[in-house]
Amino acid sequence: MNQIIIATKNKGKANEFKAFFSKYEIEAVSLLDLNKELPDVEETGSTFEENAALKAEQIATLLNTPVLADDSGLIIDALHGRPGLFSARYAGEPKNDQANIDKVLQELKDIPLEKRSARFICVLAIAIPGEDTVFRTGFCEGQITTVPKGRNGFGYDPIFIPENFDVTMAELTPKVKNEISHRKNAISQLEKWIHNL
Ligand SMILES: O=c1nc[nH]c2c1ncn2[C@H]1C[C@H](O)[C@@H](COP(=O)(O)OP(=O)(O)OP(=O)(O)O)O1
Ligand SMILES: [Mg+2]
Repeated sequence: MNQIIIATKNKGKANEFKAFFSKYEIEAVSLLDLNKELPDVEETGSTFEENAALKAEQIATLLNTPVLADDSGLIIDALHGRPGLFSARYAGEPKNDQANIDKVLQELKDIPLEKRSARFICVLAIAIPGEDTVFRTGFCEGQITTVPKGRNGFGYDPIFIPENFDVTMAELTPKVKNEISHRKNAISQLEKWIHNL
């Protein structure tokens, strides 16, 4: 079976990539699966593209093989786009999903439901040694709830209601999330590239 390395240490993301790529009979191998000590890539970029490229290119160089990376986040209109690029560590170090959710809900406490519009963004970077890095972007529109609900998914899923649904992303099955998510919308643009793997 063909393989693709995914430069992530996030288990939730890794599982979603495994599901997407299994449809193409490709095994998505995350950094959590490799029995290799790899350095943590510092996400020092000022855009999602820069951070996705840092992750993909550094790991591709170290392993000398094609690598896909995902830099993603939650953009909330009432917070002028925050947490945005800083989604993973919004409530500080070490990164903690529950603390991030609590901080967002606290900041939105006086904002009515109709003004809680938000979107997830996913920027994928594919680094192939000796070639230019390729980028694809996907979005998922929605709204931030007042009370966290659901146990599926990861990150901000318990407080994000996707457009055209009345439950949170964490209440959806992984199958349904993977049909509508920002990550799916980015990956769908890569089909041609995936077929050449
Ligand atoms: O589908 C999602 N459902 C809920 N939350 C999500 C999602 N997608 C991104 N997010 C949020 C949470 C994560 O903390 C941050 C990404 O930060 P980001 O640096 O790209 O990922 P990360 O540090 O968790 O793993 P890694 O860099 O090893 O891939 O945005
Ligand atoms: Mg990260």
